[in-house]
Amino acid sequence: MSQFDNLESYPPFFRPNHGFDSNEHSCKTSVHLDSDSDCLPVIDFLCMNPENLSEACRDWGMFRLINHGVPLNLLNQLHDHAKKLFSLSFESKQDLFSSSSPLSYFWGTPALTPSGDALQKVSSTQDHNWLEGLNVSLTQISQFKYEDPLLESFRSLLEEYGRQQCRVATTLFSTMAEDLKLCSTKFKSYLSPPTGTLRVYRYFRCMDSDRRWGIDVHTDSSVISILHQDEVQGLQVFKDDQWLDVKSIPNTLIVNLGDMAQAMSDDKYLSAKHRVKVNREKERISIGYFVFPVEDAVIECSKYKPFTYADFRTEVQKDLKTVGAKIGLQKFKVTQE
Ligand SMILES: O=C(O)CCC(=O)C(=O)O
Ligand SMILES: [Fe+2]
Repeated sequence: MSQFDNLESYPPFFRPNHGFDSNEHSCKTSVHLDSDSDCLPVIDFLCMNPENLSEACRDWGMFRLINHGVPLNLLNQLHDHAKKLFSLSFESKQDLFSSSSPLSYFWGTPALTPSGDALQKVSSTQDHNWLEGLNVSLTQISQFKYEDPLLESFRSLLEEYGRQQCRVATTLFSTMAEDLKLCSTKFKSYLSPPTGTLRVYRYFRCMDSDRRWGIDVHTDSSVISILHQDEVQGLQVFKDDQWLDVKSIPNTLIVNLGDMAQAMSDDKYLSAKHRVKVNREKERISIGYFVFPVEDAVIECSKYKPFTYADFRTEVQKDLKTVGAKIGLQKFKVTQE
């Protein structure tokens, strides 16, 4: 077990001798995996072609962004800091990132309450996702200072990264809004920069890669999510009845549209179904940025009953607690009673 040299940094549940790392394999439901090609559409942020962007949003709901202007140095530093912080002992992470701090620590599920605590107190091992993470409210971290130098430099890197991602998301959304012919009131309320949130994830190594997920299949609730992944591959997108690996290509970002974008486009755009595989040998770090509509802005379109993002979030949280899964947009369709 020499490859597990940092075991004390794992929550006890994920340590190999816990009993859930068996090498027995059970077959996952049949999946067609195309592992060496990545035909994700590529959008050049510097010379954006609105038709290409529109097509990517309609056909995929996910694309790769190049020439995004986020400094490479910032990305590298963020990943280095994240690695250092995640390698602290599990107990220190719990102490350092309490739910009263603007960086809150969670593990085992990416589903959180609005205040950043893990939502499901999952009892079955089947439900655990093989990850831990830090949830970052960008408005809160900009009003905070840490005394610890490592934490303070991480905080200021996150703040800068949040600014960069806000720039990228706002520019992309203005091109999308033109494509969708959204009026200026809708444009302003449908994407709200102060709702911007970051998630820094570490996916654990897992010997039982046939049965466990980094994050199991889902769509994001956001308008736009922007992801930066390290060199370890794991993300997959569902397209034309197939799961496709999303390649790790240095200095590119992965943009995916969430449920709010699908609703405000009246189903013209797709909220991409995606998931994250676990890796047997390597840990994986990714950083996601998520931006939402103004909480109480009414989203109006022909395919869904008028609803606000706050209504949507309440339903999602309720379903996760009661049914154990997100039902999402389906609940707001006009055809449903
Ligand atoms: O880490 C990743 O690659 C994806 C994360 C994700 O899908 C999410 O946070 O919703
Ligand atoms: Fe996601």
